[in-house]
Amino acid sequence: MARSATSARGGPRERGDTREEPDDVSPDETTGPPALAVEDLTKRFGDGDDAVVAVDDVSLTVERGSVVGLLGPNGAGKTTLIKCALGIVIPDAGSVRVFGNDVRDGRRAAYADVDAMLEGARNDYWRLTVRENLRYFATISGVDPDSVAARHDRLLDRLDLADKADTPVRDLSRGMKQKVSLASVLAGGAELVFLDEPTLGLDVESARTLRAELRRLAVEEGLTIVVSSHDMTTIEAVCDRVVMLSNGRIVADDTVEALLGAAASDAVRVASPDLDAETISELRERFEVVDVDRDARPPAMTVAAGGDRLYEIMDALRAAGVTVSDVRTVQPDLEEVFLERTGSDLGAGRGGDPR
Ligand SMILES: Nc1ncnc2c1ncn2[C@@H]1O[C@H](COP(=O)(O)OP(=O)(O)OP(=O)(O)O)[C@@H](O)[C@H]1O
Repeated sequence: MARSATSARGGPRERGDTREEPDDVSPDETTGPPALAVEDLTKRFGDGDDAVVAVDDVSLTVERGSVVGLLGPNGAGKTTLIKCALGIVIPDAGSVRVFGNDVRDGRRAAYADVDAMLEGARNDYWRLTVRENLRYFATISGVDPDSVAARHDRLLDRLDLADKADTPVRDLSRGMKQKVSLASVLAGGAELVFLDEPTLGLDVESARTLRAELRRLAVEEGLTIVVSSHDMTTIEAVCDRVVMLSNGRIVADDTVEALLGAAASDAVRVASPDLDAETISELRERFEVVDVDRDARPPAMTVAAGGDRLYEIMDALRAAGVTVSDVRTVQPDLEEVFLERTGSDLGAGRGGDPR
C-alpha cells in the first residue's frame, strides 16, 4: 500500500498523492472527512442454511486521530469488518470510505495512508534484520527509508527492540517478532492503521509495552487506530471509543467512560472467613447474591445493594455473626458491559471457524 510519510493529517498530500478530492463528501474545514466511514456494511459467507452473516448492516465512523476498539467474542465479525474496510474482502452491501475516498472508486487513492496488521502478525522477512524490515516496508510504502530513519529508531526504542535492530527476525522470540510486525506497520508513516488482535500470544510485559506505544502514537502523533481484540485489557487501555460486536452487529458504540459509567454497579463484594455455605444460603433468602467466590481467601460474595440495601446487608451479616474483612463496590468492566448488552460473555463466540 503506497503512502506518503509526510502528508499532514487533513492537510495536503505531499508525495505520491494520486487522490482526487471526493465530490460528494463535504469535508469539515479543519479536520477533513473522517479517517474511516463504513455504511450499512453486510458480508455473508456461504449459502442457504450454512450461510453466516459475518457483518450485518454495520455503520461506523472513525474520526481522525481517534483510537477505536472493536470488541467482541470469537466469530463476532471483527476481522471480517476490518478486511472489508481494507478492501481484502468485498462486502455484499454497503460502502467504505477511507479519508473520504470511496474504495470502489480506486483502491490506490483510498489506501494511500493506510496499513494493517492482520490476525496478530504480518509477513516480515525473517532473513532480514529488524531494521532492514522497517526500511523495506517504508520503501514499498513509497517512502525514502533514510528520511524516516529517526522514526524507525524511535519505534525500535519504544518497543524495546533497539538492541535487536541488527538481528535477523528469524532469531527473535515470538513476542519480539510480533513487536517487529507492529513496527513494520508503522514504518512508512501510515495515518490510519488497522490492528487485528495485536497482543495475540504476547507475554504480559510485551503486551504492556505494545499497548503503551499504541497509546503514545495516538496521543503524541495523532495516529488513527482501529484495533480489534477480544482482550478487553488492550481495548480498555488503548481506545477512546469501543464498538462492541456480537453476531456481526453493533451492540454498543461509545467512549470507554460512558460504557463503564452506564454500567455503574450497585453490587458490593463482601469478604469474610465466616462466609460458609449455610450463612450464604440464609442471606440468599433476603438478598440477591449474584456471585459467590469460595476459593477466594477469605471467601467472598457479591450482593446487589441498590438503595439502602447496603445497610441491611451489613446488619444481616452482623446478626449472622459474620465478621467482615473487606467490603467494596464492584467496579464494572467492559466484559460486564458486554454481558449486560448481549446476555453472553466475551468468551462465548459463534464457535468453530470454517476457514
Ligand atoms: N472466509 C470465510 N469463509 C466462511 N466463513 C467465514 C470466513 N471468514 C469468516 N467467516 C465466519 O464469519 C464469522 C465472523 O468471523 P470473523 O473472523 O470476522 O470474527 P472475529 O470477531 O474476527 O473472530 P475472532 O476473534 O475469532 O478472530 C464467523 O462465524 C466465521 O466463521
